Amino acid sequence: MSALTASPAWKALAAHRQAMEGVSLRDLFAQDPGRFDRFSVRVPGLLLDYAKNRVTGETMSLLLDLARSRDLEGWRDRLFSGARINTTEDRAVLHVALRAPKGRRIEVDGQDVVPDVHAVLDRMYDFCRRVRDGQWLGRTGKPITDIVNIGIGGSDLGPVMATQALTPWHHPRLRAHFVSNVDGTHIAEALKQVDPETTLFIVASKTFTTQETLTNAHTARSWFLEKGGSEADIAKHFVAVSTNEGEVRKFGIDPANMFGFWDWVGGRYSLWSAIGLPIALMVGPEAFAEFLAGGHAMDEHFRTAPLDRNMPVILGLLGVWYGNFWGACAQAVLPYDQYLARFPAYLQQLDMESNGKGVDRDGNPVDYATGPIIFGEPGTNGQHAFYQLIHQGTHLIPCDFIAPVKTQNPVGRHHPILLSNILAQAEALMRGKTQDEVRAELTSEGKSGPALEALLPHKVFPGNRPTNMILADQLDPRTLGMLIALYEHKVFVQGVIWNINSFDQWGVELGKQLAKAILPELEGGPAKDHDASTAGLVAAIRGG
Ligand SMILES: O=P(O)(O)OC[C@H]1O[C@H](O)[C@H](O)[C@@H](O)[C@@H]1O
Repeated sequence: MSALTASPAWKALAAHRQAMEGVSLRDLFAQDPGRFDRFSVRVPGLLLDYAKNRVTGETMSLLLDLARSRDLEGWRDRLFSGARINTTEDRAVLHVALRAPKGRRIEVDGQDVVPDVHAVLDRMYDFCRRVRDGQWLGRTGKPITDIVNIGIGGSDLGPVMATQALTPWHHPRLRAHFVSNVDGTHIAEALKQVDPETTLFIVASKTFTTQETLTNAHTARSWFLEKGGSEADIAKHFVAVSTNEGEVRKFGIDPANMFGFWDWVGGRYSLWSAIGLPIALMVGPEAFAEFLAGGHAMDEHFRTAPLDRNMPVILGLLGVWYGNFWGACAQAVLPYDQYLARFPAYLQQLDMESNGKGVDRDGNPVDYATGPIIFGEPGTNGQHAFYQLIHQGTHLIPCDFIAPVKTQNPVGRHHPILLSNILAQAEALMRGKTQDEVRAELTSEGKSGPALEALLPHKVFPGNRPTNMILADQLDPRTLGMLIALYEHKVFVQGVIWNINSFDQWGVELGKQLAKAILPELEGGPAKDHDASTAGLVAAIRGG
């Protein structure tokens, strides 16, 4: 037994879970009209309602006991103080420093990093202004019209998601494109849409060694040269975002056109750094600064709010409750805002790459579930696709619903219709529909006898399905920053409870290693020793 599952706090929760068997949310609401007030938290700009969870006051206090027994507050202090909590890579974890205001001191090895952060931001903002104002000119003297970000993983998903989320703030002359997949189709289709004389490529890679990104970047470079650009013109059309100046130079980008960041920024936590350059170019320095300020506001909330009023702590603990005590292995994230269409995909990396771990910080196998499978689609599309399983299937899938109270596009009745759907889904999942209710409904529709009885079980909704509701006043740079930081800290809280390193990602390495060995075989090299399946597939691709 691990220290976690043997702990009194864990055992108390396990016993409480048994006592909660059969307790229905309907009853909890009926018994307590103050449930919303008790189980909701506001920070300016965001409201979290977690009243539709299988929790009582006792549940929350036992979960908070668990958090305290894992020294959550101590770990939170270590995070913010620049301690090297990413032990397997011997790194600090300081994405919070990327959104710290000027004058705040955050140290790594005794050195304040906040001035460095702001020095890069100032350079980025200066560059953005020149591109946006039309002063930065392409090789033939025309202003930039298209930005192509070439990156993958953390160097793609965050920028894609946030750029899309902030569409109403986009500069009218600029269009953003994102190329991530090594599938040549991705870059080929992007290049079809842009003019080499007015396109700016951002090669974004923390390591600057990522195969996909370098392959795409070389293809973009060759295309640029084929279309009449010279080596000397590259400086006008290619910039790099990286921590690796040597590799940037080798690629042929002048370090003067490079925006740096630091090894204490994890890839999936990097959209606040220079990796956010495409966002800043599209929305402008002022809006990007607001986005950072939103992230910082959530940091301050996480750092200072009491645990029982602390949004990331509450979300994290609820996830532990369902994952470890109710057997839920998935978590749906359902943004009811088309601008947040890529939020679930972004969260997949943030959460699954951070907490998809099977050994604890000391390398011992864990005897409890860790991070869930994250999935989701923007509402209402998901309703017409996979919600069936959430309502009536055999798996317990806690859902996070996210929506803005005020829309950026008040077109006709669209927004009230959208919001009526999000509220209805959460209500339906909580209430369900009993046999008696279905029977009454079918009877009122004129059905009776065996026909009614045959249909009845199919129309019953068990209900009692847990949901969180996160309402933003509106989706703007600030609330977007808050929302992202909320989930970052939620993931951190869970990592602390599970005693895992949420900041490494060794699980992505093996596939990369084997692909390197297989590539020469697909390009005509000698066949190597594989299992029969892989060897058969290699032969099939080679036409053997
Ligand atoms: O930014 P890069 O160094 O190119 O890394 C891009 C991505 O690839 C890696 O395999 C990691 O799994 C990700 O965490 C990272 O974001």
